[in-house]
Amino acid sequence: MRTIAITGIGELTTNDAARFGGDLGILRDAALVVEDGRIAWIGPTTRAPATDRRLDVDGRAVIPGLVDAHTHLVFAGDRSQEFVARMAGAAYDGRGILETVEATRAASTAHLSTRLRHSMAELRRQGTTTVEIKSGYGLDLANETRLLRIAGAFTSETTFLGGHAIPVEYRRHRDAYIELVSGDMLRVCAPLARWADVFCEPHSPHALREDEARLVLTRAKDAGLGVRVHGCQLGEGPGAELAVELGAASLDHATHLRDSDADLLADAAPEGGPVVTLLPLVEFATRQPFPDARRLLDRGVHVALASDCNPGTNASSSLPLAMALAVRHMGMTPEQALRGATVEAARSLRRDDIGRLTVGAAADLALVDAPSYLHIFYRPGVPLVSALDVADTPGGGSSSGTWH
Ligand SMILES: N=CN[C@@H](CCC(=O)O)C(=O)O
Ligand SMILES: [Zn+2]
Repeated sequence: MRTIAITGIGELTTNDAARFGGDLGILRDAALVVEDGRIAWIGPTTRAPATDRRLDVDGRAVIPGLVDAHTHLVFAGDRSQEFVARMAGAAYDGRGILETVEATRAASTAHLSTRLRHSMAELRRQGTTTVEIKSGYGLDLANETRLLRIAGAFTSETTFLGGHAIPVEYRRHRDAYIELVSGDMLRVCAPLARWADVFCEPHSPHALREDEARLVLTRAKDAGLGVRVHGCQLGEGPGAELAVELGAASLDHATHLRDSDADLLADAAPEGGPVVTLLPLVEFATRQPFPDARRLLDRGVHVALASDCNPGTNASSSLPLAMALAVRHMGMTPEQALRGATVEAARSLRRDDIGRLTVGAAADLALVDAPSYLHIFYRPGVPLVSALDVADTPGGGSSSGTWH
């Protein structure tokens, strides 16, 4: 059995408030012992037990590995011109999804896998150690299964998003596509996915309508999948009501929520209702208004943060930047933003084994090249956060890191 002590941690955020107090369970001048990839001990550096190896981080901060619970990382093509057009005033309406579908269908599996491998390394370099990945750029049976298989090689958090948009070949036969997604496509994709998601958006002619979204998600639940909803992204709509009605784990985007939606989500929160996953990089890259996180937090709604890295509405994979935007523009405190990208994101995936550092848990760590996690907000855009691969320290093992 190999043990390593990580010592000299200036500020260790555990999210274990019960043991260490405060909102974040912070311990200063801390050390942490890792045994076979699991945390075996947490305490002051001065009392760290003898170990086989020692890594001193010289006063830097350590936080739980970040959890990105909303990404669309399996795709081909490039929509940078669409971004440029938006910056010149064009509105986002979801049409670009179909452009990515065309490019993705035409791409080889090797190309898609290589791109995804690069994206995953990019995420780790920014501190993300758990990633949810959606399909949704295949929109036919063969390609949706292909994308889920590719994603499944990198994460257990795979999401079937056949209900992302109505593909061009079904434009005049929407009902037939909905029947396919909620029938044969779901049947073959369900074993490859943990979740199902839909883009329910009355303000986009390409996205699913409320009744279509309800049918797809109801059948997905019957097939044993957990459900998530893209809702209220482009304007007010039925997304929040649908998420609550179907017991979704998460309502994502929530850019345009009515007070009645916020009240509904608040009423559902004590019974394990949907976490609201806000995606500030999307508002940043589409020039939409930032949602008011405070309005939700004050009502007791659980709020998570994710990147929504995708080729259209946001191509940045930086969860630290999303966190900084949430504090600057959405009324979150730094504590709430850090929790949003760790324990609350874990909650949106219905997991309690990630997003916190406790004895017995996996050593799922991120290093902040600064004395405090506060520098994530204080110095936005600076690459301070990275996954800490304990096995990679001198004398250690693999370089690919561990996904949780
Ligand atoms: N809105 C729906 N889906 C993605 C965007 C997909 C795209 O434009 O390619 C999102 O989460 O924003
Ligand atoms: Zn999305």
